[in-house]
Amino acid sequence: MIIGLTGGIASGKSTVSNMLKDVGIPIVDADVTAREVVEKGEPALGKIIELFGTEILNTEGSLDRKKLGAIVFNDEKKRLTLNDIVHPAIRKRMLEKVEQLKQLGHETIVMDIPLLFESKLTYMVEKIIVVYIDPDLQKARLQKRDQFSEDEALARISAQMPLTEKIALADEVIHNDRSIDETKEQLLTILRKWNCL
Ligand SMILES: CC(C)(COP(=O)(O)OP(=O)(O)OC[C@H]1O[C@@H](n2cnc3c(N)ncnc32)[C@H](O)[C@@H]1O)[C@@H](O)C(=O)NCCC(=O)NCCS
Ligand SMILES: Nc1ncnc2c1ncn2[C@@H]1O[C@H](COP(=O)(O)OP(=O)(O)OP(=O)(O)O)[C@@H](O)[C@H]1O
Repeated sequence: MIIGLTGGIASGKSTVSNMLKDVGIPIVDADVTAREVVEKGEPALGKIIELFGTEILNTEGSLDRKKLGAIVFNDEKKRLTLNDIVHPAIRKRMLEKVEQLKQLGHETIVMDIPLLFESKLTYMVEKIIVVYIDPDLQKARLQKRDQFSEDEALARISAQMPLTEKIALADEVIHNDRSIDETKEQLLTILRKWNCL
């Protein structure tokens, strides 16, 4: 079974995906893949430079993620342009990773994709888990984790579909506003229900 794990920025997807790794379920992570496809020498990085200029590079010639983030999370048109450049390469590489894991005999594979709904990628997965927290807690955790101002946090949150809309589209919801142990218990209950343990 291919499970899609999604949620909003800082809602707790990585926290949940670490728990999945602990029980031996492999993860194909969109954020990790998104970093791979813009490494030095990758075609997508060349296209980003063409569009955003060499000023989005750091002194070593690799992508300055902070600088590009400051641009695209404050300009929807530029964010959608960036998505058009990198998303096809991310999708292709993620599907390759899933194939490799299937070849290795894994029966349950989780795809951790923050933009699963926004990018209409639900066809890639059979079941969907949404990791939910309320908007105030999401803003607070994001600010704390990434040392963002309130405006920086809100710019990133508003670049995504509201979490309240995502839970309506989920097969299962994990409420991650309590302790880590309670989050793990909810995850294990879902995995048992789906016979993935
Ligand atoms: C703009 C970039 C360089 C900023 O890098 P940075 O290291 O600061 O953030 P990181 O990549 O770790 O993303 C953190 C979170 O931001 C959110 N996010 C990232 N990109 C986007 C996007 N295009 N739209 C909405 N939310 C996004 C996700 O929830 C993600 O988990 C980077 O996010 C990027 O290249 N984004 C485009 C690729 C993409 O869509 N990635 C998301 C997974 S497909
Ligand atoms: N149940 C919890 N209680 C307290 N803090 C938590 C809990 N779950 C996660 N956190 C913290 O909240 C922050 C966001 O969690 P995490 O990094 O797992 O989110 P994410 O959804 O993977 O974020 P992103 O979309 O940016 O990759 C982290 O600092 C994490 O340690």
